[in-house]
Amino acid sequence: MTAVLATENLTKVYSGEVPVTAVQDVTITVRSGELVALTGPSGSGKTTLLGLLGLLDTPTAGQVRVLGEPAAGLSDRQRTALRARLLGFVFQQFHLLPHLDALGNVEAALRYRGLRADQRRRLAMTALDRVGLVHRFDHQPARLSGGEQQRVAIARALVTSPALILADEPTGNLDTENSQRLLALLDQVASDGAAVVVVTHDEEVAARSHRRIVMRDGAVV
Ligand SMILES: Nc1ncnc2c1ncn2[C@@H]1O[C@H](COP(=O)(O)OP(=O)(O)OP(=O)(O)O)[C@@H](O)[C@H]1O
Repeated sequence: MTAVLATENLTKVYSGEVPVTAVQDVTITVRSGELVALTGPSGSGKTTLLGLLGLLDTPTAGQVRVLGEPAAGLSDRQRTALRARLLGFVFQQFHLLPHLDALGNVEAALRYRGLRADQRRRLAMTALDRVGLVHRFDHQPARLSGGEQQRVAIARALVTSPALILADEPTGNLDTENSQRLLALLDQVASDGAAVVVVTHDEEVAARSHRRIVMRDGAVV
């Protein structure tokens, strides 16, 4: 299987009076079709690592490659373009646009793809359907529950069919039924060929993953 994501000796040091090494010497590979759980105690560096993998943050040392393309040396604009082309990101704080309804938020991920408005709409409705939210398509985030907002964020991450999906605690706001549904969906997305990395404290999510990466004190153990 193709390596969708590969890191080499990835390190992140937060500078300050007392510098914090949040990620230390992490070398991992995630392949197409894999659903990987990233676990470890609070403060072990999971969110920092996810930010580096998602090209949201730059490492102090080491390298990230997405589908073989090295992220180092790219300009901010090139990095944003690479992210838009290859990555879907589900943030812990969903980062939905408050003035757009659910459909608009999902469609926003399809901007600049050269699609017609009706094509964008159809894809966005299909993604909302996959997370069980078609009936809320015209609701703005303020009129959605926390779990529904989370599902909109997931639909937005999936709508572009990205090669790599990164999710930070995606079941954090979901009840058991919706957690199960999301897990089945992530499993499906991985079987369709994506690489999926999920930061989780949820034992059920970790148990359903194909592989675990466990962190302690910034390093993979
Ligand atoms: N912006 C920052 N500046 C300085 N230190 C930071 C910053 N962000 C995180 N840290 C520190 O880096 C370490 C790793 O934090 P990180 O948030 O990556 O851990 P985590 O495993 O995701 O934790 P949690 O499970 O609690 O979300 C912690 O010691 C944290 O205090």
